[in-house]
Amino acid sequence: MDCNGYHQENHDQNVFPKPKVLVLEPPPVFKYHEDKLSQKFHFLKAWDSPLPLDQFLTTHAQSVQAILSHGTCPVTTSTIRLLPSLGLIVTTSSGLNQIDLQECRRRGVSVAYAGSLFSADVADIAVGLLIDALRKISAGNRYVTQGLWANNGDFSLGSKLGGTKVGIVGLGSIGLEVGKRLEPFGCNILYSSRNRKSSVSYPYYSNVCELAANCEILIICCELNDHTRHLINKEVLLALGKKGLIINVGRGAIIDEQEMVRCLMQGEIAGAGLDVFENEPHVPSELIALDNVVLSPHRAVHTEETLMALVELVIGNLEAFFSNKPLLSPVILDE
Ligand SMILES: O=CC(=O)O
Repeated sequence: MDCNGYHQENHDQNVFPKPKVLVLEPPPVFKYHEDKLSQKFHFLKAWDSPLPLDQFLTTHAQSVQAILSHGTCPVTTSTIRLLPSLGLIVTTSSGLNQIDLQECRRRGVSVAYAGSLFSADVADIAVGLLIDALRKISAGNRYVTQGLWANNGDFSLGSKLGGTKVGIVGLGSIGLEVGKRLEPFGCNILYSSRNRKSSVSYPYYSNVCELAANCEILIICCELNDHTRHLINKEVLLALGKKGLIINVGRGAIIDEQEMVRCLMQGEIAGAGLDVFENEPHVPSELIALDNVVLSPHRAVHTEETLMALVELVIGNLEAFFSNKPLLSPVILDE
């Protein structure tokens, strides 16, 4: 072991030392595939070191060329600035809000991400949360398992999915997959997005509030950025209305969570299905107590199958970087 608690590689391995990759926090993919990744790369695990982060980064500053990151692991300006040799950040997420992309652009650091790898899985969960909230599947499960059915036999009615107007906020690859799944249920799809999409005939709303006023269900599929933070505010929620349902598989902070909790508690909207939250893994206790809310622990993106594909993508991107080849899934860092 060296002074940071790492196993020294033996002499033979040092002939062709594995490329070093910094990991700030353990990514979910480590839990299942760390062995596979470790066969190829030597991971410098910041969270495992007794050193404070800055000191750890300074210690490895010259040797770190790549970072492996994930959806809830911030890669900040100060981290990037402490690593003069950094050339690549690979994140296992599709979302990029946790990485200081401006600093990457300024410094010429490339970024690789999961792209649309998870879109189908996320869309499945969006539809699952929607049907659950609408038809009260989890609430019904609690009703049965808590013995209430046997005691009084009355359980409130859910609402029909077919014929509803569903507003998709963000018609990127996830939003499109959600639309594809809901059309055969007989839903009428409407959407808002940065731009109108020529590939679909769904009615387009440039204003989210107008979209909310014209639908019964709002599904949040967009990315989190400066324009979408708290995009779903009190005005939008009130426009959605008392029969309205909100589903979020984007990022927690796209919705003003406090306002949503207030609207749910006061019956200003009918219910919610949420995979993401503003301060994960902390979920407001009011949401936990509500029977008309379905909760999921930010797992829409991960299935066993996509994690397998993800690990290959991570390896492919790191190998491409270390052998000066084009990245498999680069993020285009606009000027
Ligand atoms: O939420 C997870 C992701 O952005 O991939």
